Amino acid sequence: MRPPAPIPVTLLTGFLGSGKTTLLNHLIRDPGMGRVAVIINEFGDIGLDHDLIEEATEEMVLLQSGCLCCTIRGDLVAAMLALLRRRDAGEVAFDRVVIETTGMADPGPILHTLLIERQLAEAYQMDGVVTTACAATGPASLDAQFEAVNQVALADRIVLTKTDLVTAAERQAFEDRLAAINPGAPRLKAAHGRVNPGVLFGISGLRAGADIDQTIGWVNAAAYPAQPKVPPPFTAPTSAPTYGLFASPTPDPLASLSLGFLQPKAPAAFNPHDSRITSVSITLDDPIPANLFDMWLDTLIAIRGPDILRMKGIVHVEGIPHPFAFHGVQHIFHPPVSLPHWPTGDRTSRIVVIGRDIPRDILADSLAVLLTRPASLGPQVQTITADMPF
Ligand SMILES: Nc1nc2c(ncn2[C@@H]2O[C@H](COP(=O)(O)OP(=O)(O)OP(=O)(O)O)[C@@H](O)[C@H]2O)c(=O)[nH]1
Repeated sequence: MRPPAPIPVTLLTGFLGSGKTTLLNHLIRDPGMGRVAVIINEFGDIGLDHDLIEEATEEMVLLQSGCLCCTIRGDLVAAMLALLRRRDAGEVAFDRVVIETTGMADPGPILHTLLIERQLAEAYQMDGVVTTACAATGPASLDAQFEAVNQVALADRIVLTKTDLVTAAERQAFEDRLAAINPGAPRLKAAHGRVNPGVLFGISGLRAGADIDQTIGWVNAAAYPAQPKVPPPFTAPTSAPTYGLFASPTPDPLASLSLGFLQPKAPAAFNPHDSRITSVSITLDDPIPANLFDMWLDTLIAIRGPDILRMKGIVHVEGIPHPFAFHGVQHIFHPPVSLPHWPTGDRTSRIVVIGRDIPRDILADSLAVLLTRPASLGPQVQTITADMPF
């Protein structure tokens, strides 16, 4: 019988030849890793990774003939459901799943699939994105391929590989560049794949049993450039746009949060460069009015949805005793997870947003809206209109 806790899923990504398979080989031999099912995606004829996985895991599934992030997302769903059925039938046993992407994959659409496929979302939970970054070829990959930049930007952990092939100065320059793209992801060095699994797994702030330090570390808001101290002027109400907000009270206090239901606009034009990635954070000492939070999020997603690579947060909402944790990719969000055991003295909200092609000051201004307390946003307001600074 399937245990009630969702099965953690790790997305292992990283550019071509950056050391994903080498890392995975090391990890699956480590007793600390537990029982793991591995799903490997590689392009049909040239794929060799599955032959390079040295030791049989409980289960290994090979997905060929396309890329998980574009053509065979349905295959991923089918493979993960098949794993569940076989586990329920007692044919295989595993406690976690690792999906190794192709080197050219954009992790965003794969995260989408895990979030929006209802059957997957019930049984599995994203634990984190682990990205290998090769110190030798990584700088050129970042220059040439925006997928490589995306892989770094979406990472929860960055594993720096092949540092033995570069000088200390080159390594430092590369690390500085990685930190500029993704300041919130801790970086670890792996010599030929050797790294402690404990630092790569069990890292989601949404997982059952995460303590306060782990959840705060997962958001890691302190690592990001902060929003301006003085919030921008708030202009409201005006005629458009209009967003429906804050339905009538329900037994679940989080159920009234829309977490961004509006449709995004078309994606921005392709233009490879890592300076296209911006990230900002905000910490708020006071709880946020629910309708202000909804308005901010709905507006940000409606206007910039396709360019929001990732968002994470711990949010205290007025009138709700406990905070909730959430994360999203573009306009798709994991259901908010209430944190009932949060210390009562800590009412600080922490939110980070990683965007693409959004100027940093605009992203920061959008977050600073959360510092405002406009009189028009009374607790009984059902629908509001506003101009937002982004
Ligand atoms: N010198 C050195 N070589 C390494 C290190 N880690 C991995 N390699 C080598 O780099 C090469 C590519 O490693 P893989 O693990 O196959 O890389 P990958 O990301 O799975 O490759 P693709 O699946 O083709 O994208 C292999 O020959 C590895 O032995 C390291 O720390 N130092």
